[in-house]
Amino acid sequence: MDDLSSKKCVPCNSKDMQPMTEQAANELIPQVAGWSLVNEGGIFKLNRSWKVKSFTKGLELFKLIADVAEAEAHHPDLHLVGWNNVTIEIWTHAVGGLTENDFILAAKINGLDLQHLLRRKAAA
Ligand SMILES: C[C@H](O)[C@H](O)[C@H]1CNC2=NC(N)=NC(=O)C2=N1
Repeated sequence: MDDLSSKKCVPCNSKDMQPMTEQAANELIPQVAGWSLVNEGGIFKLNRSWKVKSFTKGLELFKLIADVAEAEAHHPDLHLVGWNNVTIEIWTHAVGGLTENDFILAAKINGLDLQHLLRRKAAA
């Protein structure tokens, strides 16, 4: 099985790009530990939440993720709510659903060392 985190995202502007099926997404999800598949109004997305130590640690987390996103030219939706709850959603806007790019980005985010930013309790 190819390691998703060693792959590169491809540009999302190709006319032939299609969202993957729910079944294909369910087959890939075990490769991105901690991420859930969610269906928001018919659009499948990857979703993961963390509790951070402080508001500014949340912004630091965003910056680490932003650096990965910029390197891949593939960008997540960032949420920081209730001062210490970070949720990241990943989907491919151009196709209105999931592509392998989303799983690659999630796998690369999973490769970041975030421990110093997270609350010790319920840091998952
Ligand atoms: C050409 C380039 O890949 C596109 O403009 C990218 C930029 N980042 C993106 N990120 C995400 N998540 N979805 C997109 O469709 C998208 N489009």
